[in-house]
Amino acid sequence: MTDHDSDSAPRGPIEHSQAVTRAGVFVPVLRQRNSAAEVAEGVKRSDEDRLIEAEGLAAAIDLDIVARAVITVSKAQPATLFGSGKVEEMKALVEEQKIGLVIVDHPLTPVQQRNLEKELNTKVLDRTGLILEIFGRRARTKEGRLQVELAHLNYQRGRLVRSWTHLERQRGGAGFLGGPGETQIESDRRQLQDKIKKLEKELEQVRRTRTLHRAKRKKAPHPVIALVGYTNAGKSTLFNKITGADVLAKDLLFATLDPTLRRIALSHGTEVIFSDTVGFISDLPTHLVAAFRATLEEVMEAEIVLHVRDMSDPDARAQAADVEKILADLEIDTGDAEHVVEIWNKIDRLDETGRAHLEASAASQPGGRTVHMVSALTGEGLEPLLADIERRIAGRADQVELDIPSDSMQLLPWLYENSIVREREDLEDGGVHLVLDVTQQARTDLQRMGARYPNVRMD
Ligand SMILES: Nc1nc2c(ncn2[C@@H]2O[C@H](COP(=O)(O)OP(=O)(O)OP(=O)(O)O)[C@@H](O)[C@H]2O)c(=O)[nH]1
Repeated sequence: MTDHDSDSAPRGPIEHSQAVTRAGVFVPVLRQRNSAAEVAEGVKRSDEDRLIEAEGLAAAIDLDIVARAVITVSKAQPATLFGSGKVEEMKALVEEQKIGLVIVDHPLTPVQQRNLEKELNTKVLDRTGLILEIFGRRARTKEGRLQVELAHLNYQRGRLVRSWTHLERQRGGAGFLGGPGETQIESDRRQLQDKIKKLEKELEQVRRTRTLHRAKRKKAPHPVIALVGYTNAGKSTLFNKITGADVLAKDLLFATLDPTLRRIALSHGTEVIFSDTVGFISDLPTHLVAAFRATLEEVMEAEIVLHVRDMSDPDARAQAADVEKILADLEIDTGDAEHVVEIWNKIDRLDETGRAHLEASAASQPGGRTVHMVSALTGEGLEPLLADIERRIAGRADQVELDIPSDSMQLLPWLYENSIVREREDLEDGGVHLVLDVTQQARTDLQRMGARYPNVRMD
């Protein structure tokens, strides 16, 4: 499948033409939001970091960025966000550079967006609009596409309701579609509403199927290891390296939108399922988080969560804070050192001083948090990581020993399906001796089945 699945992608605010759009990226800085102290502590991004990230986002949909600027906003204007002087400057730049799309890395109200479009005489997208646009191009599975389309419609609905009220008044409330007295906006809103309902139904169906698959998988004893992290942290690269899969790993933001699952056997035979998920990003609009909640269920139910971080990014700390916030929304306790493991990735990019610095801080993590320093690219550090995962999982399973006489061999397929067979000894009398790792559930099931297999002995 190609990366640009524009036929099936939901229709976004930008026309999907072959020509690359010339774009300007503007980062408004509302002075009261970013105190110098917060930036210095690495909790808030610096203005330049925000600009670099916004450009990265814009590049994710192949825009040709011909202008970039951080714009100080001392007082947010309800009509245009920026003050009139700034808007004039932007307008000059748009004309001079023949800019076809202006990206404002900040939420814009529908009114602000429309006014800016009028003043600048070009298309304007805010951060949410841009992220939706990227998501629309990246979603590959049916569920992913439906989720994005739904988020898009909800976004449009918000704009429609508020921004069209004045049009409604201009038209004197006369309706040309629908029943008597119905206004254009009501009919548009209703159409959107119908579409949303239809999509929700479709999505529900797709999810039911997936839940069934998951329920089936849950019966199997394979624990799920979920990779999470800020967009571009290297999750897919790590996933590919570990599982030998060929998931799209590119310097593209949100290259992975749909969860990808793959089963592998660790070195002592423990089978686990690795799950690669959508990358997180700061200021992810809430309805997008909600849209992806179902996808993130894999993460919520995972045995171990690997938080992958790009430690070569100067913004690594603020990114980690963003990811932890989203994990907290998903009710994942990042303070639980047994459950969440930090993967400090891209160490191949660091010089000796950088590495030494990281090693020191890895050793002094609060709450006994485990850190693995790795390079998903070169494979460095992966062996200890996998050994750690295996140790954690083995530590959680119960081990049982079974003596199965030859008259009870019908039990064997069930055991292979529902437990991890650690050792098997074929006995001379035709029976077998097994050492198994079982989950609590499998142990209970086994005890219940005991009546049918009275000759099986369990220790
Ligand atoms: N030098 C170096 N580059 C890496 C490493 N891991 C990943 N990369 C690069 O970082 C970029 C992003 O990697 P991905 O694996 O696509 O990142 P991701 O976290 O899956 O990204 P999203 O899909 O946006 O969430 C790619 O260009 C990778 O080649 C690493 O250990 N070292």
